Amino acid sequence: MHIRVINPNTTASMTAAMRQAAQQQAAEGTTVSASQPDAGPVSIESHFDEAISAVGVAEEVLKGEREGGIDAYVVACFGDPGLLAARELTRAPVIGIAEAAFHLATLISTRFSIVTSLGRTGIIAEHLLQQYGFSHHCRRIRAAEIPVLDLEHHPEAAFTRIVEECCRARDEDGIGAIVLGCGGMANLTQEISHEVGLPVVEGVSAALKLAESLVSLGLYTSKHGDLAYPLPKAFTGKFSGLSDL
Ligand SMILES: NC(=O)NC1=NC(=O)NC1=O
Repeated sequence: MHIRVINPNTTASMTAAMRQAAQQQAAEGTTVSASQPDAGPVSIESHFDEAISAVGVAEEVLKGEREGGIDAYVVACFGDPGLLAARELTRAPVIGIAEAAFHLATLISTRFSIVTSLGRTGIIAEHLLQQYGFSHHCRRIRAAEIPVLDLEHHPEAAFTRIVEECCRARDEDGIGAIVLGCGGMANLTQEISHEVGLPVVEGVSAALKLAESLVSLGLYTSKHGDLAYPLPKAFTGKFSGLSDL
């Protein structure tokens, strides 16, 4: 099967790291490809960044559908930007990394904490916990207080900050597992879990395995109801190419 990982930010090196992390977890016979929007934020750290990146996610799914042969998509940003819009555009399963991580964390612990990048993105995770029904499972949303691109530009310092915050969560929050709250942390999972001594759930890998499971079960995004294909209509201006999809 073929799974496309979409990095909603436009940092190609982060996309490559996500693809590598996902391919390492993929089952034999699963090909993982990755893409990012041509236009949008280089990192997603605010509501505004999320809003802009959601358009890019939709465009990447449309590209994938035109390309053909993609069995599932992963939206690899912890805010799950544009997830429902993306699901309208395809019958293929579309899995957000936050939603995937929350599901898996509740299967291995009764309580988990999230360690994300910047504290100001915490409300985005909080809204997703409410939306997906996991609020009572999550003890606390913590932040390493690192800009997302520091994961690329200052990886050692970022790793240290993330491990320190994970250790505080382990010692203070009464949890059994930790969810890493950034797609840019995809290649750090094993090291962090080893340092912290708790199971660490990382969203890109979680979403990849859930996507494989859905495809293997023959499950697809329902086209009955609100996730049916969008109604054909005219789009104007720079979105005119989306008219009558
Ligand atoms: N909370 C986050 O760090 N979200 C993210 N921003 C990105 O650019 N990728 C993420 O996963």
